[in-house]
Amino acid sequence: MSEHARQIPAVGPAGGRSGRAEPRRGPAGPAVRVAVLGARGQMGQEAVKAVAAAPDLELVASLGRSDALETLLTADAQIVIDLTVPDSTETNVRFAVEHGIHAVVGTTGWTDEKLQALRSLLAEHPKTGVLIAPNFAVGSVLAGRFAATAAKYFDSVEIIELHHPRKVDAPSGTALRTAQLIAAARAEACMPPSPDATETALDGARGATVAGIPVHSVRLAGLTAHQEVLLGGFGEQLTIRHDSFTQASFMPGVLLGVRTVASRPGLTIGLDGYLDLEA
Ligand SMILES: NC(=O)C1=CN([C@@H]2O[C@H](COP(=O)(O)OP(=O)(O)OC[C@H]3O[C@@H](n4cnc5c(N)ncnc54)[C@H](OP(=O)(O)O)[C@@H]3O)[C@@H](O)[C@H]2O)C=CC1
Ligand SMILES: O=C(O)C1=N[C@H](C(=O)O)C[C@H](O)C1
Repeated sequence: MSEHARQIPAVGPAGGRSGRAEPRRGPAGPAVRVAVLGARGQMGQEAVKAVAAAPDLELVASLGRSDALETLLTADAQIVIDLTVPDSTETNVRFAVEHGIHAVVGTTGWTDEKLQALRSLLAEHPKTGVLIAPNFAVGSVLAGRFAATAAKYFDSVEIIELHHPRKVDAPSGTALRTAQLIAAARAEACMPPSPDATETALDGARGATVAGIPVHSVRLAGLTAHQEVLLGGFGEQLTIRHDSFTQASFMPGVLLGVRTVASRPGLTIGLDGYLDLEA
């Protein structure tokens, strides 16, 4: 299966490798066979529900930390949704690509080096698609776009991301992506990073610097996933804020990813690439 991506909507012989007698049928043909990795996590549980409720999709496997990736093969999965942890996502996605399984990835932790290695692997599997989406919420994707558009009109830009205290990484993947988009927009406009004359007496007092943009991470009980981009200019401030109040807010984006990834071979970063957005 290495050089052939799993064809969609065809599902192979009846029952596939899973031994099912009757493959589920969606409104427009056989349902697409989807597996969820990290299925018992906050996001994974929502994804399991969303896939199970979608008439055109069939949930064929729900894997946790101790389950073998080979289960994806016995379940004959065509698409895997990875919602695990930064330490495991690269291994999971590489396994999927090597077996022609398309991947929709929400997990954070994809460094430039890991992305480059994945691009090289995908070059050997040219029919397989991978979406890595730092944030599946449509409002968050739009907020990132708006921030990048606004960035060149203001002297100062800082990002505050606020999350639930169980989050294992900082800064958030969304904040990293937003900072990169803002920095690229400012570089294109030949603008310097935010001006700052402050000398800090304590490390971290000004947050972390990502592509020249200060990023501050808050972890607070009661929160879900939130971000503010503060843009400061002469006598004015623009604040672009997005709030996800529940993990369910990410599911329309996850399903869009699942329904689109097979038609987009190679690596796509950001759900923006799948949305019909004005330039
Ligand atoms: N792109 C987006 O829109 C969003 C992305 N995220 C990201 O998604 C990831 C998951 O978030 P969240 O659900 O909140 O985290 P959780 O900690 O709730 O869930 C992570 C799950 O991954 C499981 N896991 C760990 N290692 C493996 C492995 N090797 N194989 C399979 N499963 C594994 C864990 O199992 P166990 O319970 O046994 O430890 C756990 O159930 C994070 O990186 C987060 O930042 C979150 C929200 C939105
Ligand atoms: O861990 C989370 O909760 C989230 N993780 C993603 C990130 O790091 O940006 C997306 C969203 O912010 C929720």
